[in-house]
Amino acid sequence: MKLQLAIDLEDIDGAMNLIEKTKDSVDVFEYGTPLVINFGLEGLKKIRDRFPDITLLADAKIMDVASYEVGQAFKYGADITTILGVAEDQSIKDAIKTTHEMGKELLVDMIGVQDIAKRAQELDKMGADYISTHTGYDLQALGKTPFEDLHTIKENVKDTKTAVAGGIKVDTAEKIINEQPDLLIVGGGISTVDDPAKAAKEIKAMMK
Ligand SMILES: O=C([C@H](O)CO)[C@H](O)[C@H](O)COP(=O)(O)O
Repeated sequence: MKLQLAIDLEDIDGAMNLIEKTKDSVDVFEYGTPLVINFGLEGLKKIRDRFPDITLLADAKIMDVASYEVGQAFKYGADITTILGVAEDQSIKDAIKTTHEMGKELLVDMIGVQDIAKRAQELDKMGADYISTHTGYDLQALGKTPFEDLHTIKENVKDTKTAVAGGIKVDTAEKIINEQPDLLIVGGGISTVDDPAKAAKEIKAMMK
């Protein structure tokens, strides 16, 4: 199981600072969607240039023009990028093809997907690398969590790795780690606490 730190509400210097502080415990660093919106792929490239050896995921949440857009994320330094599970099958197939031709990985984000079991089976057959359950910020504000959906995805995939995101904190991580996702994605639970290095270390220790 790997730990991914989602960096969302920072500028590029703040993102670099968080990476410095947590790099001993974190396996994958996410260049979050708000960073993509605020600083574009040039910001991703700055992080890649400063940290050539980290695993970087660009949370582009692609919906269309999929082959081109995944290609751009990889050209600017991502190892993994994201597409939405609600996108057209054709877009997801194009994205998977280009991703694999470039030797990279694609994570499908299930935010907004209504029939999680059916879509997980379809994405598994298409050859996605990861399927991620995701309770976004707007539903977290209504008290929703990603716990049940991870279970559903795990029951409906054969080959695809599973990921989980959405409001996971030090005190809720253990419950979700028990479900054994391949990738545990934590944003605010590490980045907004007083000691991000300690939070990342504690969550990483729970995985062992
Ligand atoms: O993908 C995310 C969200 O849509 C904002 O871009 C977050 O990175 C993801 O939800 C993880 O962050 P936390 O919910 O703060 O753990």
